[in-house]
Amino acid sequence: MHRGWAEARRIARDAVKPLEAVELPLGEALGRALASPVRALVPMPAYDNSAMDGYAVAGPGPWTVVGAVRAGGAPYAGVLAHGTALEIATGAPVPAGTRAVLPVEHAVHSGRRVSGTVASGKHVRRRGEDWPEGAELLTTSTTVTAAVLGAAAAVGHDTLLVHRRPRVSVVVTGDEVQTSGLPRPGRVRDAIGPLLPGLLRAAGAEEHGLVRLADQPDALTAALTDDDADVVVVCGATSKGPADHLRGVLRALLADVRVDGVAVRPGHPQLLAVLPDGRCVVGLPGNPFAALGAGLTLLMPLLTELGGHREPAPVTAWAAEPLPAHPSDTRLVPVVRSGGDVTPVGHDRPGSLWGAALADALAVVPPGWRGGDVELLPLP
Ligand SMILES: Nc1nc2c(c(=O)[nH]1)N[C@H]1C(S)=C(S)[C@@H](COP(=O)(O)OP(=O)(O)OC[C@H]3O[C@@H](n4cnc5c(N)ncnc54)[C@H](O)[C@@H]3O)O[C@H]1N2
Ligand code: MOO
Repeated sequence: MHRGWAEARRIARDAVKPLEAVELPLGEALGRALASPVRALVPMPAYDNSAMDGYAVAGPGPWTVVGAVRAGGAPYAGVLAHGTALEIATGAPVPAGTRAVLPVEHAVHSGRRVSGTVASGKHVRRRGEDWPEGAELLTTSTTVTAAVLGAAAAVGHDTLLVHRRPRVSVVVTGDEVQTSGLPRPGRVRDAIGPLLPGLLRAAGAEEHGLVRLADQPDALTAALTDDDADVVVVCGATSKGPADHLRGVLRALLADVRVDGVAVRPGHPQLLAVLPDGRCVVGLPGNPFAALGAGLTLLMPLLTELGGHREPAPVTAWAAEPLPAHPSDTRLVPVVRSGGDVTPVGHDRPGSLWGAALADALAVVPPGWRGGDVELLPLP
């Protein structure tokens, strides 16, 4: 039975749990999901310091300059006395007794004395004013971005506890599929093998290997059996023709088929199954645009969940032109974005990736849709 588009995606997410946690140096954690919260190991700022290059001043001015302190230099020993000032660099520790920091461009110099106007407390960053020690800065499941790495380093972390990335094997089937050069009559260039690594990377997964098989059940059985990836993606062989062996092979392997077809165009023959040992199999239709649509429908949510990532918030946009709705199925339509609007690009037959290659996203057009906002699946 074909599942509805949203239902199929929910089943894919619910089919798995996040993979185990690994502790990695910051430099290796980018793109993974946090397996535990990031807490501040130190307060921020860690000590009272100057927000400006200028003078730390004590009491009312004018002030006699009694020394200088640079960021990274030795802090000023002792308490700054009333009527004195310390030349200070941005980020350098302010001594006890500091009333404020007078920015250098506001200071009037007269020999060893400076004067100027500055409100009490101005330009001093107090210890812990951004967050106290122990504060939970980022929750579990946050995807590690460049900014997350910087924030984690700033509060003292050298490593992060993150989920292991899903390993994905790819099996491209088809007697007619060739991997290089101009396709001869009766042959077709593999368009799915080259498309998948980008999709896997965008989902935070890693490609574990790619094999190409003729349309032959024993070879497919062996490929699904002799494999230690978390997910096997089989391209082609999802339909009902004499060369389409995936369903029969899954039955023989006693797989639990969770999704057997999705009410979506293109991509309706896609499927999701769980093998007895817990590994998942995702079947992508052979038509390349259908394979892309199915990759975004079932494979992406599955990998997002396995990697421990939060479900991304839906992105919506206004359809500036009518999008072709189907009476009973969801349609995935390549669109370009401009401001808050989307416009279809056409060239979107199931066998053609031209439209998708021109597009920024696939618009999710619900059955019977009559205009308005649509959800977008960004194209990686
Ligand atoms: N009787 C029915 N026939 C078909 C149905 C159906 O419901 N009933 N569905 C059609 C739809 S929709 C799709 S999509 C395809 C799915 O077929 P398969 O997943 O079994 O894939 P193949 O039959 O092997 O190939 C379909 C098509 O795609 C070309 N192909 C295959 N692999 C690649 C590749 N790696 N790169 C580029 N092109 C590829 C292949 O040559 C065929 O033209 O079934 C329909 N039929
Ligand atoms: O739906 Mo097929 O999956 O149209 O190409």
